[in-house]
Amino acid sequence: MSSTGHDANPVPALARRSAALKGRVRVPGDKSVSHRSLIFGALTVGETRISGLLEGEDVLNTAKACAALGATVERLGEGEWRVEGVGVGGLRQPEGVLDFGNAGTGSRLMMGVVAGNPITATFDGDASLRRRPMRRILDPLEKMGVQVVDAAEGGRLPLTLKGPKDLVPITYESPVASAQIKSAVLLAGLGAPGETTVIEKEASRDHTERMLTHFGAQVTVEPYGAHGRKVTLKGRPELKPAPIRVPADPSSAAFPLVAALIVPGSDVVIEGVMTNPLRTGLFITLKEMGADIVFENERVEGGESVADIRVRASALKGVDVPAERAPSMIDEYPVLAVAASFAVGKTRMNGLSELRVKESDRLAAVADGLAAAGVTYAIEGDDLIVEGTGSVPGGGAVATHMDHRIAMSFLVMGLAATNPLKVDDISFIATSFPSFLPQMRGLGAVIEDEAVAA
Ligand SMILES: O=C(O)C1=C[C@@H](OP(=O)(O)O)[C@@H](O)[C@H](O)C1
Ligand SMILES: C=C(OP(=O)(O)O)C(=O)O
Repeated sequence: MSSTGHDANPVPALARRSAALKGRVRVPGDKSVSHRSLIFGALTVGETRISGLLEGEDVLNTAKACAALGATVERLGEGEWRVEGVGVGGLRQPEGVLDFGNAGTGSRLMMGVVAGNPITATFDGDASLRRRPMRRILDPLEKMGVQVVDAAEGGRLPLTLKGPKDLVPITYESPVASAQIKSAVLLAGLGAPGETTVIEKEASRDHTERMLTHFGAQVTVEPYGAHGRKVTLKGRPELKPAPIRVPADPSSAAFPLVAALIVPGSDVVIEGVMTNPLRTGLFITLKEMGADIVFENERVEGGESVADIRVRASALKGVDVPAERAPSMIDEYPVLAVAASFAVGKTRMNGLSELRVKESDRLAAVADGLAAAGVTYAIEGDDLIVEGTGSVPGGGAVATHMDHRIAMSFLVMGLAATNPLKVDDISFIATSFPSFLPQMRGLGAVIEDEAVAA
């Protein structure tokens, strides 16, 4: 049984063609910022207060891991948490296995944290996480002196790491644009002397860099090539507690946003959404497709730019999505494929190899879901092409493969498809967006639970 208890029976649901979606919604806090808030709180001596934390299963597993490593982690109210940290290098040896459930981010960032401490820890997760590549994290950490005491086939979970007494700083050129790889190396670098540098050929989300600065570490970020960055951290800083206000997650906002675009007559405002430029590739793409999306009340909250996003139902046209945009929308391709299905014309999404190693093989899962809904598509290498005709037949059943974003994307599709669309398991939505069903229904979405769908 994994920590999230999902070995239980799947929970199917059915999404039906809905009347115009109306109203205002604030989706939960950003998952990336939430993981990092807990982690940096644990690495800081003193009390860190966090407001707006995402209370999804992925983040709650990170909270448990921080406590197992010696921090005091306490929930004060809805989204309100306090962390009493133990400082960089001050973690204690955990007693049991650190189980991260479905979460790539939590498990991989915490490997970097453990690397920076002379302790041994065992990492595990659910069947989805056990399928995902971890050598991409172990390779740089081994260069820093970390010992992989044990691991499953191919360096996968469950695995045991031992942090060395003297960690070695490195300059690491990441083979893929991955904030999880970058962050794991930087988090390990906190425990190393000298400077640790990560180079990425395309810039991935920069929440770790921003938060390192927020907590008083010395970080420099320089451009690298046409689209990349070189991030350098001075090791062994004395981090200082700093309050954190987590903005709403753009990757969760994507679902009510696309739903409002495709359900005729819809007019919805999604409040307080983080608009960090390294997270807004979907919004740029949808605007290129003709989407009526307006950023209102733009401001800065907790060091991140945010806006209230007003979305009205729109006639969409197919576009070409350049591969270099992928890191800024890497989690949004499933729901973009849904929008593209309702557009008129071809949408080509280029360079999607990283989708193969998310909670599911998202390229295959999206393709199968499109086929089940009667949408014409093609996969050419790492590119996904969707032939939109302005409407979607629907009427099929979609396999989610333990992937929350596959579940939410195809429930959104069902809200505007001609015939209802069934999704085989919505239980993993709780990993990132536990309030998805009530909040979508509050806008007018017709989504029926297992009692009806089965
Ligand atoms: O660092 C993070 O918080 C995340 C990075 C992304 O992964 P990669 O950057 O490894 O592609 C993304 O898929 C994940 O949902 C969250
Ligand atoms: C890939 C995702 O998260 P993780 O890598 O943390 O499982 C996601 O949220 O889409």
